[in-house]
Amino acid sequence: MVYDILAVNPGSTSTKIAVFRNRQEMFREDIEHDSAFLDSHPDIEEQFPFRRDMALACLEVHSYQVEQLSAVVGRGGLLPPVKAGGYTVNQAMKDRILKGPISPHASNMGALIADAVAAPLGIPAYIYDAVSSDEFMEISRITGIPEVVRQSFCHVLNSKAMARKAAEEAGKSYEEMNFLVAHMGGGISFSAHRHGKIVDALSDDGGAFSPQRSGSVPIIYIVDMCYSGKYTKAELMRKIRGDGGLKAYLGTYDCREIEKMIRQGNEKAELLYEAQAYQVAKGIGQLAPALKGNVDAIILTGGMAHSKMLTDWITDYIDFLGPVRIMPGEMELEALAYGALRILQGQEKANIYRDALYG
Ligand SMILES: Nc1ncnc2c1ncn2[C@@H]1O[C@H](COP(=O)(O)OP(=O)(O)O)[C@@H](O)[C@H]1O
Ligand SMILES: CCCC(=O)OP(=O)(O)O
Repeated sequence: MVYDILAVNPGSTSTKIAVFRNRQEMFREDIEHDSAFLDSHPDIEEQFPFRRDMALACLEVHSYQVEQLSAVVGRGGLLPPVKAGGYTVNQAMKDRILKGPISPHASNMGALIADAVAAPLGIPAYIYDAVSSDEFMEISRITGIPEVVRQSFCHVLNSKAMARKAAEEAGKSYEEMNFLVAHMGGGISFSAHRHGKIVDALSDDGGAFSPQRSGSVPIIYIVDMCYSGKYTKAELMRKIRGDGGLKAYLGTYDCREIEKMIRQGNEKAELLYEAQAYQVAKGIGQLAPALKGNVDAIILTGGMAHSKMLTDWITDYIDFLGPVRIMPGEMELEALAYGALRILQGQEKANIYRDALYG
């Protein structure tokens, strides 16, 4: 049986789409959005129809007839804890995303765009391996403040996709192996994969700083900043996501520019870039106990894994824990499409989203 699947991955400044025929990619587009438009239309209700229309326009450019589609699958966002795997987009999920409460993130639009394209065609809309997929051990959730529960947020989609690929290349199944994964993109997250489940993770604000995010910082200083009268909440949030990390020090989040600075003798840039590597190594080390030393591979992935300078530093700090696999870039569109295909082929069942507020 042949299935055409549209995969949609909304990011902070772009929407990536691809059409797959079973596992064969037919075409893909990385639709860069005008940041002035995004900044002037921060509201998700305004943004997602715009991104939907841009995705549909791309299909037209490729003379693709949407009526050929069997399903649409979007990246799952920061919903309340869900299972890993696929979910059918339903009204409760859309209500949670549009009415909240929900942490703001571009990935939240994946479900809305998928539904907006699929519904008129009478085909299913799914999300797959959402950012808030939760396979944690109970001890992973505990923090030192009872009111604060550590949630499972990480780059689930790409981290699992790369771990599955590494297992396949080793001639084994994902469920047979143990991985520590560092996804190094605009945000950096870490995940410990034990026999097919992410049993612990550090989200983009729970571990290393990144090219544009603060990562975890000593909380006492944050409390002082909150009550200093110097910053609004929005300004502090920008320091945590968007204007933090390397960008805060060097004015850029582009690692290629930073490497150029280093080659030109910029010692500050070199110190900061090695600190970036060291923090990634520390994040991996922090999760290692979840696997109790049984590490089949440490996977470095995401856009920053293209940087040999960075990955050499990280490997030097961390390869005492296990073999390091460099798997640059991301396979999020493939992971979305392959997951939807497994559902369409009956190899997996799509979960039904239930919500405490919306039924
Ligand atoms: N070839 C490369 N060399 C070094 N850094 C790179 C390269 N390609 C991308 N990056 C860096 O990776 C980061 C973006 O990674 P990516 O996974 O594309 O992020 P996102 O999808 O979260 O925007 C940026 O900091 C960018 O500078
Ligand atoms: C860890 C949360 C997911 C995230 O940060 O995704 P992006 O790096 O794509 O923004």
